[in-house]
Amino acid sequence: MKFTKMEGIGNDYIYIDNRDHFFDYDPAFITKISDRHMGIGADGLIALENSDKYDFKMRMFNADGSEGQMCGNGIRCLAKFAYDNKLTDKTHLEFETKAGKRIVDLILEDGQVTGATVDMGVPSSKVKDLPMVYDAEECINGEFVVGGKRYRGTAISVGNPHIVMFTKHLPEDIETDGFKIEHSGVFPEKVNVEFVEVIDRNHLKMRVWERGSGETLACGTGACATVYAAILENKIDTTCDVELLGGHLSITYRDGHLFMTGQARTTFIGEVMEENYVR
Ligand SMILES: N[C@H](CCC[C@H](N)C(=O)O)C(=O)O
Repeated sequence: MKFTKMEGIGNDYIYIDNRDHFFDYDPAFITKISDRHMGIGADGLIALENSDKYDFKMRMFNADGSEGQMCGNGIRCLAKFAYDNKLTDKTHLEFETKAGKRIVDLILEDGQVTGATVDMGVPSSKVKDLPMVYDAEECINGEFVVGGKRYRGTAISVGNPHIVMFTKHLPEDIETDGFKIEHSGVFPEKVNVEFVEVIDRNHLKMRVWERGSGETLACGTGACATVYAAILENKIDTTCDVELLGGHLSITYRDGHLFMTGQARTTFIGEVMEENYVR
């Protein structure tokens, strides 16, 4: 199986052209090739498919083989993948995703795609959209309990579920709380967990514990959910620089939509050897 390895500010995935549906998205196989020692090593796998409604369809899978509805860093790279492989000559691309339609505008410098701006759609603060088990319609700076410990956060959906927790300073360890919250019954479809420090009204700093992948260097949907949560809590203005471990994203909230701009890069091209197909 031929693949292209790409990263968006350090959030790295295995990319394949699966328009002919040769790959069956077996979760165990995705986990195996995502392993950073026994496989290629990645935060998961992202596939390009045909769409009868838009230019292309995106399917995204976390490192544990679970399918996510949307991937912000991933869709920038997938649009670059399609353009670089001459599957399109358009720089304005519409994708079908499990979160709905997403629009990508490629950024070219000296003829090379270096990044993209994505319309990440309309965010929701309704807990039913995550889903989250909570005794009110919204959880905005709300309290919830996991494993006997009280947490305070804001639940946002950008097509996939996020719980955004603002802290005075970013914690050293996000794995303990991140893992517990991800797998708690409070979020029946699990959840992505964001730990956020407000630097000023145009600058956030954050770390992310991703559903199905653990801590990643960056999370595009997580950064977008965080910006919307910060706006709802009047912590920032409507344009913000989000600093993640792997780099920066520029996010703007306009006309009810979130727009995200960030880098996209191809690191290498390779082939998975046949003997690895053994289940
Ligand atoms: N772990 C996420 C999917 C990947 C999102 C992230 N990598 C991004 O850039 O948006 C989920 O299961 O909802």
